[in-house]
Parts: sequence; structure tokens; C-alpha cells
Amino acid sequence: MSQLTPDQVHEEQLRAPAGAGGVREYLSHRVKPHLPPWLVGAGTGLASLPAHHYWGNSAAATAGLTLTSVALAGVTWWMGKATTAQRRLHSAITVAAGSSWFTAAAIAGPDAGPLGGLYFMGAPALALSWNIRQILRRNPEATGGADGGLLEKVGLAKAQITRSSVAPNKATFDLQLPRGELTADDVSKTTPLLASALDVPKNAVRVTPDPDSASRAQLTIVPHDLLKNTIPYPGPSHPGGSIADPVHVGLYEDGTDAVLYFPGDPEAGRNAMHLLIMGMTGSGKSEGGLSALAEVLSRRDAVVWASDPAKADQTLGPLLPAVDWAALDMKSTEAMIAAIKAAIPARTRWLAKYGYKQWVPECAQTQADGSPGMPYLLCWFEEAAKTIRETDEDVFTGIAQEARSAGITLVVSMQRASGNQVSTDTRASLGSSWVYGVRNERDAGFALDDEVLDAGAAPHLWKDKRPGYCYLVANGIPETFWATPARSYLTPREYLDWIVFTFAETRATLDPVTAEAAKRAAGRHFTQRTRHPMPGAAPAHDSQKEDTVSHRRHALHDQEHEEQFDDHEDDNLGENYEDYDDDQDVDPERELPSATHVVQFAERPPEKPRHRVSPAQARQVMEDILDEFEAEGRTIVRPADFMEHCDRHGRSRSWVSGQVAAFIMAGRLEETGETGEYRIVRDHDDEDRAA
Ligand SMILES: Nc1ncnc2c1ncn2[C@@H]1O[C@H](COP(=O)(O)OP(=O)(O)OP(=O)(O)O)[C@@H](O)[C@H]1O
Repeated sequence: MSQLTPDQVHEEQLRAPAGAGGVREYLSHRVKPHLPPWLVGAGTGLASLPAHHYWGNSAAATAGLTLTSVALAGVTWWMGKATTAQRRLHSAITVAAGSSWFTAAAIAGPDAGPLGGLYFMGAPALALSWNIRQILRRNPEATGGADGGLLEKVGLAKAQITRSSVAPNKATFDLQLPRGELTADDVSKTTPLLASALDVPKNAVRVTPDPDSASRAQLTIVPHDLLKNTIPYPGPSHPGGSIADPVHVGLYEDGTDAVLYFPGDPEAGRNAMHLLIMGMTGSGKSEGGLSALAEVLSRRDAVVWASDPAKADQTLGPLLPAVDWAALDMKSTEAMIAAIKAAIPARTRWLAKYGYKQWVPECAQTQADGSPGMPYLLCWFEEAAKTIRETDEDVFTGIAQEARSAGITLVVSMQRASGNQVSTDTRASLGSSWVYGVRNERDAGFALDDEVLDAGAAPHLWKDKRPGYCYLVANGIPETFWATPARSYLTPREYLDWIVFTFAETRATLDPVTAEAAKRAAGRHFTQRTRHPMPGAAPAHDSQKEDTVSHRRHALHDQEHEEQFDDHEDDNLGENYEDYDDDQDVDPERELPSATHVVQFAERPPEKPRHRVSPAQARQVMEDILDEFEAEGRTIVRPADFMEHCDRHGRSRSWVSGQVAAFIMAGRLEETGETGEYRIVRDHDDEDRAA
């Protein structure tokens, strides 16, 4: 049989007695629950008679009774801390009035002066006030306590709500749990039941334990999903700022910015971050990663090295021109890892030489002795499971442990961080997680600690059906946000091109210390790394040529390396890469031997005359074209529409994309619900809005 709460006992008492009874019996049954305050009042009056008899003339008893009366009122007030303010005041007034009257009656006699009158008016008034309180509290419909039975329904009958706040889509309750009986963990276990009782999704109910007390917790209920609509990237949060400024990656359900902090901050006592990004295929982690990288690439003091051995340039494609080193196959990824390992001691030595305990934005500035600064290094590993599988399961562990102090952050992205994909040591050394939808509860456990799951985080409920939904359990993020869903921005390709293009001059270049270490460890993989052309930096045919040449060079180079690697399978990476010392390479600057004969496979088509214009003229052309579209009465345009015109002026597709993004930023174009389609904002649209 379940335990009855005091209110349920009270209800039982009020119900008609079992079996029939007379009017007297019925009345006495109804009156019984209201008798205690009257009995206490009568008892106090009666007790004052012997008290006066014994203590009437004793000075010591007078002092003792006065002190006791004050102490009793004080203790009542103190003990009422956990209850509501109203009940606390009512109890304290009752005890103070009763004990003061008793003290006075014991000293002077109950009939002295106004004491008799005070008793016959005061005692019934106080007893009645308690009866009224009891009657008003009673709610025969409810089965439980003051919270309307909800807490009781889920087994938290003894929990008290000490504070509540209700916003349009969020209700927050501070719970005081019975001490020694329940903890915040017990509340966490009830979240599925609470969600069911409230008819909301499971992860709409969350519990945040109070770090100062195991008997307090905060319950948050967010009934409606406000993240339903895609959130477009609003543009760089700190254009030209430092990587130490927060990197904005999305929004929490209450509209708060979801941010990441990469470098440590000695003033905030925060360490540099290493991040594990996890989410099943289609959960939106690559798009989230691109938005984060776009932010980083709009800062002045960070350099990005990125690897994607599985999808090559498919994911990172638009950002590659802004990435200092992109390792798009396994060999160059291994070389990059070797380079990071070599860069750690070199960078740490440099930081120590200039008196820095850890990387701070000042490190990126020219130092007092004139030597160039050292930008922050962000090493981003897409599809890291493949890298781990094909190199060493602890490949990131050692780097992660030491990289923080060298101003390096590792970001490792994978679909599932299970035990056979990533070792516990690596998992622990990464520290922070950015978790998207996962396949099941077990996978959620690989990415999030039990306390975050207990607090209500449930990424397995999203799977790949809610792309972009995520939790951030990362350095510098308050604990209260760990189990709060966020949605990462979706950044259109045009924006990525725009970032790459616009911040090209602002972005840091790699410092000589890191470059030298990378050159020593990775040889030509580093020195001849592919440079992807800037949007608009070269006409389409040139950039294609450059890409092809670099890729071809890359492929050739991989082939050479593969042979070398086969020879040195057991050697360590660093030594392997030293085999590629520049001395052994063919001098890339050397003149090529002149051609001895030319093979012609087909008749070359006649070249179309190409009319080249300057970037400023090309921009003007773009504006004129947009004006023309507008004059034609068009409302929707696509980058391809501009392309037809821009081909004539020797501008590449990515340059056009960058210009389209610039129009969006300037409010001249506006995104539509359709990818790659933009609405022309007319001048009178602005006026309408202003009106
Ligand atoms: N923040 C977002 N808001 C809205 N839609 C999104 C968001 N992020 C991703 N999507 C949609 O989900 C699709 C899949 O996203 P994404 O490619 O980032 O998944 P993924 O987790 O990286 O998958 P995979 O591991 O297969 O690469 C995208 O093509 C996009 O349409």
C-alpha cells in the first residue's frame, strides 16, 4: 500500500465515517481535524495557572521564561526557512503571541490587567486563523500537496517548491527536497514521468542540481520546441576580433547565444579547449562545424589546419581557401599529426621564451624584440574515426594532453565515440563535447556524462530527424546549459565564400616557429601543401588549373610517400617525415627543361576573347545586373543568374557567391525558404519596414 501524505490523511478523516452514524457522530468527525489549535490554546491557558503559582514571585523564573519565549519565536522563524514565507510568518506570530502571553500570565497571573481579555480574544483568533488556513489549503480534487499533486504523482510528494518563475515558454521551479530522504538524482529519475504527466516530450523536462546542496534542484519545463525553424548564420559575431572572443555557433531554445571558447583564459580560470563533435550521419554536425570554422576564419589571430581523409573536400570545400593546411587524404593527415606533435614543444618553448604561461591574444602580436607573433592553431579533424582506425587508437591522446599549453586546440569529429572507435584516454583528454542527434541511448552515453543525461539531455530522441539540434558540454559553458538543447546555425555557401574572401587580409598567417617544426616533421606534405584559390582571386579557368595541378602533385606525392611508408612501416612518424628532407627533393624553383616535341591530340578550339575588368568594376557590374533584374520586375534571383553575365568579365563562381553574400549582408538581398534563392529587397520594402 502506498504511503499516504498528510493531506490525503486529512481527506480520509473528513470523509464520512465507515458505517452509518448519528448527527453527533458526523459533526464530531468533521470537527476533529480542526481541534488541535483550540486544544493548544486551551492548554496554554490552563498551564498558566500552575505556572503562576510556582513562578509568580521568582525573579530567576521571570528571566528564564522571557528568554525561553524569545528563543522559541526565533527557533520557529529559523526552522520555517524551508517552508513558504506565509506559513513561516504565521507560525512565528502564533508562537511569539502565545509564549509572550504565557510568560506574562505566569509572572503576573492570567487575570492580571488585560491578560484575561487578551487570552479570550487572542487564543480563539489564532486557533481560527489556523483552521481557516487548513480549510483554504484543502482541495478535495487534488490527491497531493501544494503543487497540485504533480510532484506527488511522480513520487516527490515531500518536495517543496520554494521559488517559481514562468516565462512564455519556460517554467522554472526551485525544489527543496526533504533532507536525508531525497537528492537531485531522485528528481532526475522522475523526469520521464513528469514529462508524461505534463504531456510534453521527454527532453522538455530538465533538472539542474544545485552545486551547493544535494537537497536542492531546479526543474525546468520548456513545453514548445522553439528551435523548429532553421536558424541562418547571422554573420560573424566578432569580425576581425580575436579567437579568444566567443565563437557563436547557434542559439539555445531560450534565445541565448550558443558559444564555444577555444583558447584558455587565465582570468576566468579556463583551460584551452579540445572538442569532440559527435552525431550520427545526417545529424548536422558538419554544417555546425562549418559555421564554427566560418567564425574562426573571420578572426585575426587564428590559423586552421583541417583534415578530412574520408570525404576529401566535400565537407570543408568552401572554406579550404582560408585554411592554412588541408589534409584531404590519410597520408597527409598522418603528416599533419606528426607536424602537430613537433609543433607542440616548439610553440611551448617560444611561449616560455616570451614569458607567456599559456596562449593569450598578445602572443599573436609582434613581440618586443621585433619577432613575429604566434597565432592560435586550431586543428580540425573531420571523420576522425577513420584517422584513429588507420593510424593508432591513441593518436590524439598524447597530442591532446600537451597541446593546450602550446596554444593549440584539437577538434575531433566522428559519428560515434564508442570504446572501439576512441579510447577512454582520448575521450577523457578531449574534455569538451558538442553532441548532435545520435542513434540510441547507448551512443548518447559515449558522448555525454551520466550527470548531463540525468539532467534531461537526450540526443537519441533527435536521431537524424532534427538536424542541427545539439548539446554543448564545453569549457566555459555554464552547467545550467549542458542539458539545454541548442540549434546550430545553417550557413549558406555564399556566406562561407564571403567570409573566406572578406577576411583574407585580416586572417593570420602561420608563424615561422610552427612552420619550421611542421616542415621538419612533415616534409613536402607541409611545404607543398595545396593552396586553394581565393574566391575571385583568379578567373575560373586559372583556379581550376591550379587545383588540378595541386591535386595531381598531391596524388603523385602520395604515391611516393606510400612507397616510403611501406619501407618504414615500423618507424615512428616523425622520422618517416624527416626522410623527406627538402635537400632530397627536386628543386621546385629550378627551370624546367625545354620541350623537345609537342603532341597534339585534337584541333584546339579558337579561344574566345576575354574581357577582363578590375574587382571594383566587376562589383559595379554585379550591382548593375541586380538593378536590371529589379527593373525587369524579378523578385527572386539565384547566383547562377549572375554567372551568365559574369562569365564575360572573367569572374569565378565563388567570387560571384561572395558578392551575393555581400548583397545579403548589405540587406539588398534576403534569404528565402529555398536554398540558393534570394529575394530582391526593394527600396520601398525598407521604407515599409521603417513605417
Ligand atoms: N543547423 C541546421 N539547421 C537545419 N538543417 C540542417 C542543419 N544542419 C544540417 N542540416 C541539414 O541536415 C543535412 C545533413 O547535415 P550534415 O551533412 O551536417 O550532417 P552530418 O552529421 O555531418 O552527416 P555526415 O556524418 O553524413 O556527414 C544538411 O544537408 C542540411 O540539409
